[in-house]
Order: sequence, then C-alpha cells, then structure tokens
Amino acid sequence: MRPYTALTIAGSDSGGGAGIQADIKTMEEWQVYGMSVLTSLTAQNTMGVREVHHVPVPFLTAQLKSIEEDLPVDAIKTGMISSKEAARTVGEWIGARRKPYVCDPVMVTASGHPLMEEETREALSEYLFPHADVVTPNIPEAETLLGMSIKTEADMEEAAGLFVEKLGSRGALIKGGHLEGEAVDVLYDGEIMRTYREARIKTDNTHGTGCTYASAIAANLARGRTLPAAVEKSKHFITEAIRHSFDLGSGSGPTNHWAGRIGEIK
Ligand SMILES: Nc1ncnc2c1ncn2[C@@H]1O[C@H](COP(=O)(O)OP(=O)(O)OP(=O)(O)O)[C@@H](O)[C@H]1O
Ligand SMILES: Cc1ncc(COP(=O)(O)O)c(N)n1
Repeated sequence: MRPYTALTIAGSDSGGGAGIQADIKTMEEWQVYGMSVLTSLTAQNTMGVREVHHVPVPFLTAQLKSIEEDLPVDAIKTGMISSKEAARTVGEWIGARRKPYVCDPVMVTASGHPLMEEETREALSEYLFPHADVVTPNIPEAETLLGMSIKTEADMEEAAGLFVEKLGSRGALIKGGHLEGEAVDVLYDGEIMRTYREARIKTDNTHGTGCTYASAIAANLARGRTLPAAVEKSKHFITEAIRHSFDLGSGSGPTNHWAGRIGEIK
C-alpha cells in the first residue's frame, strides 16, 4: 500500500520554523509523505531574514520534472514564490496536474521582510489562483490583493467572496490572526461561508503559523477529506501547535508541530 503524498513548492527557512521545513514537518505529522520543490533559500532565524537567494527558474523546472516523472502527488501546497516567472512556471505545472491545491500567498515575513517582488502580486491571480481549491491569505495579504480594508468578520466574509468572484480561486480562507479578540477564520468554498473560531492564545511564538496551517490543510486534502473538513481538522491542529509553541530563539519562536496531531489522523 502506498502512503498519501503531498508536495510543497515554497522557500526554505534555515531556522526551521516556516517555509518548506514547517510544511514537511506538518505533512509528516499527518502521516502524509512530504516532497519539496524549492523556490528560494532564506538565511533566516526567529529574529528575521538576513539574505534571500532565489532558485533560477530552469532549476525550478528541473525539480518539478523530477517529481513528475517518478512520484505520485495527492495534493499540492505553495508558499513563497518571489517572481512572476516562477509563478508562471509553477502555475502551469499545477494546472496540468488537477490535484487538490492550497495556495498560501506569502508576501512578507512576520518580521517585515518582503518575500515577493511587487509585480508578482498580479501574477498570483493570473497564474496560481485559478488552479487553487483554496487561497489562504492573512488579513494584510487579503487587504493588499483586494485593495480593501478588513476590520470585522463581515469584512472577512466579503473578502472571501471577492477572492472567488474577482481573483478566480475556487475557495478562500481569510485568516484572522492579525485581528484582535478570538482567532477567527472565514472559509468560502464557492457555495457556503463557514467560520472557524478558537480562543486567542497569548504568545509571541507564532513564527510559521501560516505555512503550518496551509500544509495541514493540504495534508488533509491529500487524505481525501473535503475542504471544510480539512480546514476544521487543521484549525484544531494549528491552535494546539500555537498553544504549545516553542520558546526557541530570541525572536518569534516556532509553533509545535507535534502538539496538534494526537488522535486526529483517522
Ligand atoms: N495568538 C493566536 N491564538 C490562536 N490562534 C491564532 C493566534 N494567532 C494566529 N492564530 C491562528 O493561526 C492561523 C494563522 O493565522 P495568521 O492570520 O496568523 O496567518 P499568517 O499571518 O499567515 O501567519 P504567520 O504568523 O505565519 O505570518 C489562523 O487560524 C489564526 O486564526
Ligand atoms: C521561506 C519562508 N516562507 C514563508 C514565511 C512566512 O512565515 P511567517 O509569516 O510565519 O514568518 C517565511 N518566514 N519564510
């Protein structure tokens, strides 16, 4: 019997808390075999990003070809995609696969370092969103991509609808981690608006929460769950990963991938 598999197409975080490191740790916690195609390398720790090195597009293509000629892919997650050309290459590859796809449109790190060139923003809706079952922006990302201000749950619902109507994805999950009060996320799957609500945990150690959450959703889709069910499982997972996050490093510490999973796989 072969295992479920998922592919992350994202950047590397040398500190291990975000990017492909967070993605693969998360996929493995869900007993999904994780594979990676690297878009960029970051010299990064809990305090911030020192340097970024982008993988040349021909090498990006070589990695995608290596996966394609040999390995089955049950679900795909994308994270850091810096350039328009990288977005086009990745989007065309994903479009030809027709597998469940979670697009996390990371733009800046929590510490404020840009991970995407400005002209790439438009390339996201041109090349990536049309293939995505769900796009998972945080509040600032959704505000930038939609050109609107998001302050309330009603605004989040409007934004989720607009991703589908105007930016062309099949679904959108607007994450409310950057608002105050409860940690509320809004999912629109093109038909029904759903809200996922958890108490806010008092901690500064939230480095990599976005990557971890999106990868948990991809892993659950790889296991055959519906999108609303995958988000429900993953919301629980990310909440426990934040609750038990690690006080590692002197900046924003990483989430605890081990904490959320117990008893949740089946
Ligand atoms: N302090 C917190 N307590 C509980 N849940 C939280 C907290 N902060 C964020 N979350 C939840 O974590 C998930 C990630 O949301 P967030 O909006 O922080 O994404 P992000 O900004 O992409 O993450 P990152 O911090 O990696 O940039 C969401 O489900 C959000 O509701
Ligand atoms: C390579 C890479 N990809 C994504 C993020 C976003 O994660 P966060 O917003 O938690 O810093 C990051 N810091 N580094």
